[in-house]
Amino acid sequence: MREQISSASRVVVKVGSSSLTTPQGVIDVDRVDALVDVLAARRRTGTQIVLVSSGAIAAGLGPLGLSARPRDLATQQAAASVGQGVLVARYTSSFARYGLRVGQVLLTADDMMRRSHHANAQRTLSRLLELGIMPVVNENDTVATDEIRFGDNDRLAALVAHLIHADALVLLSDVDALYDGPPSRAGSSRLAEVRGPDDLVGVELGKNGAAVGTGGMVTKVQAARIATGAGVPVVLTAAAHAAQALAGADVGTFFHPGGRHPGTRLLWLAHATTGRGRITLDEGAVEAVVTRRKSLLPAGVVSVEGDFAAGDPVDLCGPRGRVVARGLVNFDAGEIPGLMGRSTRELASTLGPEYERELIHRDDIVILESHS
Ligand SMILES: Nc1ncnc2c1ncn2[C@@H]1O[C@H](COP(=O)(O)OP(=O)(O)O)[C@@H](O)[C@H]1O
Ligand SMILES: N[C@@H](CCC(=O)OP(=O)(O)O)C(=O)O
Repeated sequence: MREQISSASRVVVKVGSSSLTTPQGVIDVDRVDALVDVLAARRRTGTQIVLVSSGAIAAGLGPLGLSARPRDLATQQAAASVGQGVLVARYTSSFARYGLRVGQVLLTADDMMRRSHHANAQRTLSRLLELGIMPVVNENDTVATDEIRFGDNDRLAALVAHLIHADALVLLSDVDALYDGPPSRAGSSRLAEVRGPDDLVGVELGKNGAAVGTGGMVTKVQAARIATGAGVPVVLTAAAHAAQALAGADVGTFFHPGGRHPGTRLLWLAHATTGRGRITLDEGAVEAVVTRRKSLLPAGVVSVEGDFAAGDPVDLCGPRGRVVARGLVNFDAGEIPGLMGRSTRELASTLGPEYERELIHRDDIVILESHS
């Protein structure tokens, strides 16, 4: 199965902040060069690689005179603004040693969901790869607010892997594998492979990562779930083992791919976002949406909560409040009370033909796992 990594012709490699920067908040040039050596060698074999690199915030700390990762979003964004430039400059000169050119791609969570942005990101990344450029992706930290932020690049990397139809995802961190408990605890042992959710039962995942990282193991395992759920195999290991991981050696943790290939937007909806509001459905609408996979019509809605706009993700709940699905809604929250419980035909005849549309189209609904 590890051959899936060694034979992959398109690979997404994600590297965490702690593997690129020093605790003093500056770039560790030797470690960046060592990673670039490995990626350039793989590139020479004809493999296309997209690098998803964290480290903007961490690399901005030193230049801003900060001794630790700031807590407030605005200062984090300022650090990211300074650090991203430094980071990409470093990659540019490091890849130039091999005659390779770098293209910076900054993405937000929204770019992964909204149809037009999503198609744009896909087109740009494909063109960069065709041109032989090494795309270096990061979250667009300076514009992402708390609610719409991924906050970690692990899940972003999984969505990028799906977006560009990658054959493999390699997650590089400061820890050499997933362990069944905190790696610092005596007796914790490495998981060489994960075949499915059952293999993760009882595994303790630390939320907090290294001082400069975010998300810890939780977001890495979520990322592995997103990618494998989209049919992409994943290896998680330390940046120092990148060469062996790419060669298919028995290092780190290998996550076996599943067979499904849902659209990236729906993957994003299911795993990487939270609803901006809640729409409660009657039993008939739950049955239609969850069991028969129909669109949600205003007639089946009994209440609405939250302040969302058309296009936002919202949670769909059954009559007893259980969340059963999530979808991208076609109306603003304020419009829905006037539409609830009414048939689309009646709405069209009283309010106009533009009201004949569904509240949420079935292509924009994802059934949450426990109900599928
Ligand atoms: N079960 C576990 N197995 C491996 N590492 C774990 C586990 N639980 C928590 N961790 C911690 O997660 C950290 C990696 O997360 P993070 O610092 O966010 O990485 P990165 O900056 O590379 O994205 C490791 O340093 C490790 O101590
Ligand atoms: N966009 C942020 C990424 C933060 C992040 O995901 O960090 P990490 O857990 O080190 O991968 C940055 O560049 O600092």
